[in-house]
Amino acid sequence: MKITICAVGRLRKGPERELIDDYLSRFEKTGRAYGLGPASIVEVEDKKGLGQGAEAELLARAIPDSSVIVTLDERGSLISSPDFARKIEGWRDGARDITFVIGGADGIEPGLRDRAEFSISLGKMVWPHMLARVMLAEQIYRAGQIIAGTPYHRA
Ligand SMILES: C[S@@+](CC[C@H](N)C(=O)[O-])C[C@H]1O[C@@H](n2cnc3c(N)ncnc32)[C@H](O)[C@@H]1O
Repeated sequence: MKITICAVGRLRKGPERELIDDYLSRFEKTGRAYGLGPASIVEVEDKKGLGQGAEAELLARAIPDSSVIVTLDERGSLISSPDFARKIEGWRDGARDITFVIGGADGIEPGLRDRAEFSISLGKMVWPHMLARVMLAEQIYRAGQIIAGTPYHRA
């Protein structure tokens, strides 16, 4: 079951990228035996600075066909890590790939938001999109650990 994070903006080498790469590669290692992964990031860049609509077109093109679209949005659902793990398990059991979408400075265009099957909030505060990527990568890793039954997640 493929997991893709489609995100606006290029993340240069640095601590955020290292964390994301580390969480996603650890997720793939644990997840393989449970039908989870591979996990990758697709970055899109609105080079002409045309804004939310142009970003939405680039994101829509990068979203793999027939995958479940899950937006990251401060207005989304607040769910616990175990519930997030159960959702991932459910999509895996339904043979669905998952695409997480992270917007740019102006957020995700409403038309693309409407296409999402689910939307996750990382809290009511707004985070920089680079940090939202790190937090999502950690939660994907944590979900893998919960599904594998390791002691990483402690409620
Ligand atoms: C700087 S934020 C954009 C905020 C924008 N004002 C909006 O209306 O969405 C960039 C991206 O980071 C992600 N993000 C930031 N804070 C978030 C939160 N609390 N929950 C979920 N995603 C968040 C979202 O994908 C958002 O599109």
